[in-house]
Amino acid sequence: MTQGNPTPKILIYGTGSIGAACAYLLSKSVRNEDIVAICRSNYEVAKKHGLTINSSIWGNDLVVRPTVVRSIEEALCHKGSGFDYILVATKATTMASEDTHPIHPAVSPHTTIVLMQNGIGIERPFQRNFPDNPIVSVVLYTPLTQTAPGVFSHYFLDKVLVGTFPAESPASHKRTAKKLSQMLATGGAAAEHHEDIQIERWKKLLINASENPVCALSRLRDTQFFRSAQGATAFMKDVMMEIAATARAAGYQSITEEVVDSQLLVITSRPWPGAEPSMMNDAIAGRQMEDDAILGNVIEIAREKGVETPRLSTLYYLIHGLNESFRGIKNERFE
Ligand SMILES: NC(=O)C1=CN([C@@H]2O[C@H](COP(=O)(O)OP(=O)(O)OC[C@H]3O[C@@H](n4cnc5c(N)ncnc54)[C@H](OP(=O)(O)O)[C@@H]3O)[C@@H](O)[C@H]2O)C=CC1
Ligand SMILES: CC(C)(CO)C(=O)C(=O)O
Repeated sequence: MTQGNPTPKILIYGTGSIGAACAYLLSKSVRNEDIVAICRSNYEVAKKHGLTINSSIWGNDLVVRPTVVRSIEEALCHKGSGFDYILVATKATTMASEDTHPIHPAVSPHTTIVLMQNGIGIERPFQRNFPDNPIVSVVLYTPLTQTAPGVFSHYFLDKVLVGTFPAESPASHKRTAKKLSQMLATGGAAAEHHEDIQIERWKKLLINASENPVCALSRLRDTQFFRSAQGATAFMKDVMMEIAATARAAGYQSITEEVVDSQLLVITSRPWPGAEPSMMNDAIAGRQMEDDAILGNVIEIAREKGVETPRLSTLYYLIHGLNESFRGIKNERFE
């Protein structure tokens, strides 16, 4: 990247695992002063030493030094003529009740809002809040975990799929999505633009709504779970088939059993001990898990469409119940 040339201005809201990976990828085409990262529990380390990524694909000890701030208010001091992209990389844990979103003061008429979160139906509250802004939805196959404040490990895959919400968006919105995809690819990700990203969201959900709760509840990484009992893999497929049936009832006919099998192959072929899904990471730390974004919204769609989801519903109620038990517990993960 040529220093001195104007580059897009980017705000990262929530610099955990995915926020840090995006800061790294975008730093190859955007100047550090134009990447503003809002950090919370890892603020001190990020400010002093930057964000460090150890990746089995991109390399070890990769340090990126975005402009680190503590809050939206502080980020506004670096806004210049406005942010071109705001990447929302927090967990989608409070989406259902969001009437206004904390990023509001940082959004200008030309800002593209980019949702980096897992789940289905996550875009609607943003569309309600920001009806005139381009909304870009991103599906990430990039297992990452924060192993110490500001230090992240990344392994197995770096596929990042990008598209507008809704699929039928103005050409200018499509252009902004394509530009983001190109920047992520320049950074080293296997990034692709998709005309209808919702198809990809449903495909990814086959993995997240099955293995995330299973690993969170069993406290086993995915490969460890698959090897824990005969029938564990068949159980995972049964859960995935319920998600696929819901997707088809919602109009996504391409989510067939063949797609289920290929997604199952992705998660069953990981070397020992396998991936630690983000929901498992939250469960171990006693943090709120994305119960509604990843599970609740699916069973609601299934109920509306008359699809039976007994296994998925069981997983939802157990994860939701675990969330309730965590409420009031202090975040002690780095203490
Ligand atoms: N990790 C993974 O492998 C993958 C994750 N995803 C999805 O990406 C999304 C992000 O996940 P991930 O990066 O793992 O999550 P993390 O928990 O690692 O990161 C979330 C970050 O948001 C910060 N945050 C939360 N609320 C606020 C707030 N109000 N103000 C400022 N910062 C805030 C957290 O700060 P603090 O540390 O203080 O809590 C944390 O740094 C999720 O939807 C997840 O499902 C998708 C693909 C892969
Ligand atoms: C690791 C992966 C890709 C699959 O579970 C993920 O999306 C997550 O951790 O939420």
